Amino acid sequence: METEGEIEKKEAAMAAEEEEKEEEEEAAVAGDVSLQELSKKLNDFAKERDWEQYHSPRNLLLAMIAEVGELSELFMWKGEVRKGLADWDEAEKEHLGEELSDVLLYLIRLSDICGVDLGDAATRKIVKNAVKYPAPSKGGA
Ligand SMILES: Nc1ccn([C@H]2C[C@H](O)[C@@H](COP(=O)(O)OP(=O)(O)OP(=O)(O)O)O2)c(=O)n1
Repeated sequence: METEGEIEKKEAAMAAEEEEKEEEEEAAVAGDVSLQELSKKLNDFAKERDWEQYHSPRNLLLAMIAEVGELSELFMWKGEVRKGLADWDEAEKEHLGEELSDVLLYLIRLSDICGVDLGDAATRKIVKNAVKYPAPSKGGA
């Protein structure tokens, strides 16, 4: 017969397994997640760990630059890399996805902490770019 402690342990393990499964399912359908959703997840992540104290604009900027360095390492000394990364193995591609994500996540967090709505700012910037560089079909060079 199981003791109360053993039952509690089993229940905790089952709950952790369930939570992990939910997270995996969430990740599987998260391909078109919004910047705002990611921003909220990052906020929750920092709050749960009491890391908000470290997430100052300067720290986040430096962390993002460090991740850009890690991203650059993947391309370093490789010569030209072909579009679609046909020569890379799956592990390298997965690593690339992780480093790109780290850069994106710190960028989103930095924007949030600075009070910038990144989705809105980026959309406006695309419009501004189009005015500055009109397409030939629209009278540009
Ligand atoms: N103070 C911190 C530390 C980490 N992260 C989050 C954001 C990044 O997505 C990721 C970065 O984690 P690491 O610093 O462990 O960096 P890597 O995942 O790149 O690990 P490593 O540098 O060992 O390759 O974790 C965060 O939000 N705030």
